[in-house]
Amino acid sequence: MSVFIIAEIAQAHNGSIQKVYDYITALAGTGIDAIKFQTHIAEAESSIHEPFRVKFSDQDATRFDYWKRMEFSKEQWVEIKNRCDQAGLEFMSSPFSNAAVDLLEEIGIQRYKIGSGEVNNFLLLEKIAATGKPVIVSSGMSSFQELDETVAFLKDKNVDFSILQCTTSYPTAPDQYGLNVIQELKDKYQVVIGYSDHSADIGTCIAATALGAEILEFHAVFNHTDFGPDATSSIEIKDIPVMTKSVRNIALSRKHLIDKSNNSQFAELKRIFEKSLSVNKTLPKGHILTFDDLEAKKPKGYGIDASQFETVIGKSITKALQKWDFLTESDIEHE
Ligand SMILES: C=C(OP(=O)(O)O)C(=O)O
Repeated sequence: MSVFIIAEIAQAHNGSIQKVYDYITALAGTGIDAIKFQTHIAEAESSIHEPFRVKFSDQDATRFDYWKRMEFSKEQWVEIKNRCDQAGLEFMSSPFSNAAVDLLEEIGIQRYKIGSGEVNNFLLLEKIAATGKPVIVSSGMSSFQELDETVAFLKDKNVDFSILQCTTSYPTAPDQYGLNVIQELKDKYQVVIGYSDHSADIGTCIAATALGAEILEFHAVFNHTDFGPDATSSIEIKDIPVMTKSVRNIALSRKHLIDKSNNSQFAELKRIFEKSLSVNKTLPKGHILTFDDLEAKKPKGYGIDASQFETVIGKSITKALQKWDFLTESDIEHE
């Protein structure tokens, strides 16, 4: 099992193209596979009636104004993608309109991410399906019933898709992570399942990997105090290398399953780590052994196995023993 790791920038750039470039530079070499953006085209996806999710600044009178400020031109998107390519990271972006799909097609996107809010936007799904590219669908506000419909739609269009367990809550509290859903989604849909994180805790993605997630997406930010709606739900860039290293190790460990039903595999180690019975005091010939006379010493094989201590209790010894002598079968009187 390998894990595809996506760092989500979303709106952490706050509309600054220079900030986007800074993020790409900072994320190169952190162990991730892809940088994800969101492609917003205010007129195509929103209206002045859209409510704010969080009104985090007075800079924008409406959420529409905010989306407008988050837009980049086609030339800027081309440059963003070029810089991702140069950094060795896949450029990804979630479209929030069919117009955004057209834009992303023009700049040569490899695959699509469907944000949780677009799961039942079949107009968008139809548009993306027509590109023939793979799709990652998030499920932050979808019940199984809703996902069933999306899955049926994508299957019908022969789309190569995977699903991310996600909770649309910023930041997500531990009792809402829904890590249990990873296996439930695997069992139900039999496709690649991942985890889209808003917990601001590197442990969550590591745990998701241990539970079988094969795609991870988390929000990346320079600092939790940075501007933006997702800053407090994000992972700080300085912490990402530790997380990606753990994720890779856990993913590797999942490929190499240990078979506890095979006992012989431990024989060599047991020779080193296990113990033989000895006596903990000098004892005269004929002494009747009690529990308090016994000790277990390394290595195994020099006396009666320590695991067999009960067989010698109540038995007399055939010769005098010195303190810390191993206790062997010939030292025990057998009637
Ligand atoms: C909102 C998005 O994703 P998620 O629902 O996984 O947070 C996104 O990809 O833009």
